[in-house]
This record gives sequence, C-alpha cells and structure tokens, in this order.
Amino acid sequence: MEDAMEAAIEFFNLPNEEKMLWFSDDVHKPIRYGTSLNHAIDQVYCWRDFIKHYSHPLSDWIHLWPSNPPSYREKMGNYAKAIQVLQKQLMEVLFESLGLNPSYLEEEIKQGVQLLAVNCYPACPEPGLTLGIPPHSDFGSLTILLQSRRGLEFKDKSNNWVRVPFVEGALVVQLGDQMEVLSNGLCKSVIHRAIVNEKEKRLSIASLHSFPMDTKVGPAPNLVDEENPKSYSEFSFKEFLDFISNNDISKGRFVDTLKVPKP
Ligand SMILES: O=C(O)CCC(=O)C(=O)O
Ligand SMILES: [Fe+2]
Repeated sequence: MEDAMEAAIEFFNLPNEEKMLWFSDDVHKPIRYGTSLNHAIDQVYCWRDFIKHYSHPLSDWIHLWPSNPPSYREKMGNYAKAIQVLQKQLMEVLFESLGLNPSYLEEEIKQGVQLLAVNCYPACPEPGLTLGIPPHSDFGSLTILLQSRRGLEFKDKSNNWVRVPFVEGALVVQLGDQMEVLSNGLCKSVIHRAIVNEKEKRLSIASLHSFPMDTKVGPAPNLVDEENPKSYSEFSFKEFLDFISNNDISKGRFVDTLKVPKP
C-alpha cells in the first residue's frame, strides 16, 4: 500500500507535458489521464486529476502503463494483484451473506475487470467552492479504496453527508451498482463524493471491480420470487461506459435508469 501510494505521488509530481502524454476524453481508452469527472461534458470542473488504467489480468495491460516514474509499473502492479485477490475473497463473503453460494459467478469474478483510478486532489485555496469528485456511485461490484488523508464522504439513509474517517493502513470497501442489481436491491450502492482541503493535496487509489465488459448482470435468480419481484433490468459494464460518455452522472445515476417500476 505504501509503495502504491509512493508511485502515485511520483506520477503526479511529473511535469505536465509528461502526464499529458496519457491525456484523453475517451472513456473507452484502457489508460487515460484526465481532470474533473468527464472533462468533455462537465459544466463545472472538479478539483481533481486522475490516471485510470485497466489492471486485470495484469499481463494484458501493464505494458501500457506509464514507464515513468521508473518504479510505477512494479509498485502499482503489485498492489493491483494483491487487491484483485482481496476482492475475490470479499465477493465470496458477500454472496454468502446474501444466502447465495460463495462460488456464485466465480468465473465471471475471476475474469472481471479491474480498473485502477489513481486520483490527485491538489490543495485548493477555496475548498468551499468546489469538490474533488461530485456525488456518484461506482458502476461495478466493489470498490476498494486507499486514501492518503481524509476527504471521502458518503450519503447516509437520511440524506446527510458523513465523513469517512482516515485510518492509517486501512482500506475502504464500497458496494457499487452491480451489487445493487445483483442483490435485487438488498444491497445499495453507496453514493459518495470527495471534498478538497486548503492545506495539503490528497491522493486516493480506487480499485474498481466489475464483471467482464460484455457480461450482463441481473438480479440473482435465488433472490427473486413472488414477494420480491425483479427490481432491476440487466446491464453490462460496456453499457455503463456508453451511458457515461453521453450523460453527466452527477445529474442522474445510471443504476436508477435500470429500476423496474413496481406493478
Ligand atoms: O478519492 C476518493 O476518496 C473517491 C474516489 C472515487 O470515488 C472514485 O474514483 O470513484
Ligand atoms: Fe467513486
């Protein structure tokens, strides 16, 4: 975790020209550097720079990652691999807690997508006027987040923003839209945002896990019956990408477009 954070710090300390080599507005690119949320359509920019890259299976992607700073691939690669193992274990436990077989969708989880979003929120002279990342929920099954200091907030059941404490050496685990759909609404994907601060830049590394690009995820058949009718339609990661390239997700969540009206 320390190595990954170090690699992230070194990357964002590179001169702009070097980071701009990776710049792209195209959300389908396997690696891209950018700012705000979706720079092409955001009306107000957020106080964030990021580099995002696919990470699993590592050998398919690592050669596309930045080769500067020189230790980036090794340090971030080791982190990505360890987190991939952790997410598989967490998914098994989650399925068990839902009364499903722990090995439910085992192959899909093994072959799933891992996208690392490495975020940098510079110190901001007017932190009350902007956000690091606006309210959203993550599209995937699980997000495992490492942060360098406090800044993450989530929305509770009464619609209040709650600060996630910073705990040295701890990871934050969040449920995403695919878990909400798969659990037929028993789990809810968490709405979260990142605020910025005046004093110090903040870094976070979000490992976004999801089922394979073209796999349609729908409510688990064992969680659907007469009393609990199917509440969501199926979707794939690819459909989500198409949605975010055309929509401002701070205005409406993708998962809400999947809700099946109650009879
Ligand atoms: O920086 C954070 O704490 C949150 C990042 C995040 O929500 C994301 O990358 O999806
Ligand atoms: Fe997020």
